[in-house]
Amino acid sequence: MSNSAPLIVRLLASSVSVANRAGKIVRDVMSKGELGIVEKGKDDYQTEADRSAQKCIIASLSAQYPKLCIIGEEDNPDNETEVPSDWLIVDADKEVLLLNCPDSLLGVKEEDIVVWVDPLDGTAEYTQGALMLKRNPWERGKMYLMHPFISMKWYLSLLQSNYGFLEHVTVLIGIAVNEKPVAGVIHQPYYKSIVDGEKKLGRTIWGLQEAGVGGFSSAAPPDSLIITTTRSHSNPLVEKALQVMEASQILRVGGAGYKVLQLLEGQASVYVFASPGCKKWDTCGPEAILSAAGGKLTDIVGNFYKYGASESRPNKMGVLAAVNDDLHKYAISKIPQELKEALANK
Ligand SMILES: Nc1ncnc2c1ncn2[C@@H]1O[C@H](COP(=O)(O)O)[C@@H](OP(=O)(O)O)[C@H]1O
Ligand SMILES: [Mg+2]
Repeated sequence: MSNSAPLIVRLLASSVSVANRAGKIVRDVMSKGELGIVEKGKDDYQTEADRSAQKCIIASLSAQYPKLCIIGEEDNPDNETEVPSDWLIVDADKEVLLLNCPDSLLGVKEEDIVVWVDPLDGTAEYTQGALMLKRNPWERGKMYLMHPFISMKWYLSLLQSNYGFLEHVTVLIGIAVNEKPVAGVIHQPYYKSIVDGEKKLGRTIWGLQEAGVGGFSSAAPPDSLIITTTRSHSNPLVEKALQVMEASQILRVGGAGYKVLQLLEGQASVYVFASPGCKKWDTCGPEAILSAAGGKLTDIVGNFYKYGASESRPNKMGVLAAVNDDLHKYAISKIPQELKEALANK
């Protein structure tokens, strides 16, 4: 790796390579078919893929940058067993290494950085996607009966989609300096494309403040207001916030990373989630990329979240993100006072 690049640029380039490897782990666990689902709390699950991908990311980054503070979603990803050597990634993305580091980040030291890791964003969609990969209807039925949290309504909607919701799954790495997200990675393990005539699975999107974004084709926002929101964690507050936006369309998809991707690619213009379930690892990486692309991510009142190591993990006041300042202002202006108070009192 080029050691001459500034620390933030090197760390982002390493994060891109590590996220690619973590994405392969996520696919491999799915192919083996043993997801090892553990219930962490209400509507909150963890799989073998979450645990292994986090081990790969933390072990790889901390081996190269030992003074970093790295905070991952999974508290206890089994520190007893050794990390397989092919999970220890030392490569760095060559295109990212060439980025111009903004002056304000040139002097940053490892001790100044907090890295927030969500090894598998969209766990609900991942576990439901597993059902769809079972081609044999008998196997699929058996898996449905054994699944801990899938309702008949969801199962039927899954049968109607041809690939489940695996495209919603992402690996997220966010890099914060002075409590602010400055760089990030969203890796999408199940994104399908054709490269040089060959089918390719997976892509990695990145962004660095004042330097740029890459890994996707950006597109202008839709002409009418299209909102993206949760498909698996809705509640009356979330629905109230959606109702007041007067949107032409509401997309219900999984994962904070995927929703921000929809903003970046012009499929939606605003992401609204008026509920406390999202955490700092869900938003740090996506926020960094979105703001590097000219967008904005805050709570539903319009305040930025802080990403220092001692900050509480939950994004208590929800998430409101938009592709530009005007749409962000519009969405904030629509949130009624009672809703803000209801969330503050939760
Ligand atoms: N009520 C809730 N309980 C637990 N996690 C929640 C939640 N609401 C949102 N989240 C988390 O926020 C992320 C985005 O949620 P959603 O897909 O509903 O928009 C998901 O991350 P994970 O999939 O990494 O756990 C999800 O678990
Ligand atoms: Mg998440």
